Amino acid sequence: MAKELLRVEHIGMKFNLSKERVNDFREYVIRMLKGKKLEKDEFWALKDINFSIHEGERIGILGLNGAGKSTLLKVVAGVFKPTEGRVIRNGKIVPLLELGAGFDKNYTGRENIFLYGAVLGYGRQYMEEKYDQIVEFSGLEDFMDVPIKNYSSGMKSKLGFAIATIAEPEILILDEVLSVGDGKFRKKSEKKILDMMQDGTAVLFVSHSLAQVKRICNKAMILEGGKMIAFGDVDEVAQVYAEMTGELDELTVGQKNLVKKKNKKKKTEKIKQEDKREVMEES
Ligand SMILES: Nc1ncnc2c1ncn2[C@@H]1O[C@H](COP(=O)(O)OP(=O)(O)OP(=O)(O)O)[C@@H](O)[C@H]1O
Repeated sequence: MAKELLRVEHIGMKFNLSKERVNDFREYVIRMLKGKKLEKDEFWALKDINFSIHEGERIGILGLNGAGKSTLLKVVAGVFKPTEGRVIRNGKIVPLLELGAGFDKNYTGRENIFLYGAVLGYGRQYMEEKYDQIVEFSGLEDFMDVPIKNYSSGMKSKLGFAIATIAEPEILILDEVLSVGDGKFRKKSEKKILDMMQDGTAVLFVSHSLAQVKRICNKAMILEGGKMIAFGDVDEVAQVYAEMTGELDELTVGQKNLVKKKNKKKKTEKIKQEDKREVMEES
């Protein structure tokens, strides 16, 4: 049986949302001195999430804006400590969440490669061996001696992705990172991820592109309002999601026909129910 690399048990994540706005720190201190605490609302971004990832599994996470996708990835990666439940990790995780977020803007591209490498747990010698490969992948050969503050956001993301490609994770966590950079870079990074998957790397992947999820993943889940409402085979879950969002363009002809058939059945049932109600009202 395939090795279980990660298990998520009854995860819940609560945020405190301030109901009132405080414009600056001075106003905050005055309120505290007056003994006026800010009113806070509790908000559960995730509630009772359970699943596991085994070797060779690539799970897509689907959901509308604010459904809790990024929060779930951050909990799995250990960025957030969950309010409830636990994450059991049995494999090396490399998260590609906010690419380039760890860069120091005053250092050059070259210096940041070594810095970022250290964050990923790699020493100077290993990074020196991998340096040319990283620069080549990023396509930023001419900008290595330029401080990061002069990079565009696309350039930062490219460099962040290029550094992460040297890692050899058992689980790769991807949050929308395959939509960074220009079309050429996007294709190249998707190919790189597919190559890593050939080597057996498991993937947890958030994307708003249903087509991309179907290309990369073999399983998927749907989050809605912080709850997992579907989990299973990627084609089946993608079909449910397409129905929810009306993204039928992304489906194959066969899948579209299936959805149309289902919708027709629903419509007929609705008409039948309305007819029945009218008859009952008349009598
Ligand atoms: N640090 C935080 N403090 C308070 N609320 C937060 C925090 N991070 C996320 N949230 C809230 O949690 C909910 C889920 O956010 P999350 O970013 O996980 O959604 P998402 O599904 O990734 O959305 P999107 O598709 O827009 O990226 C949102 O309502 C968001 O406002």
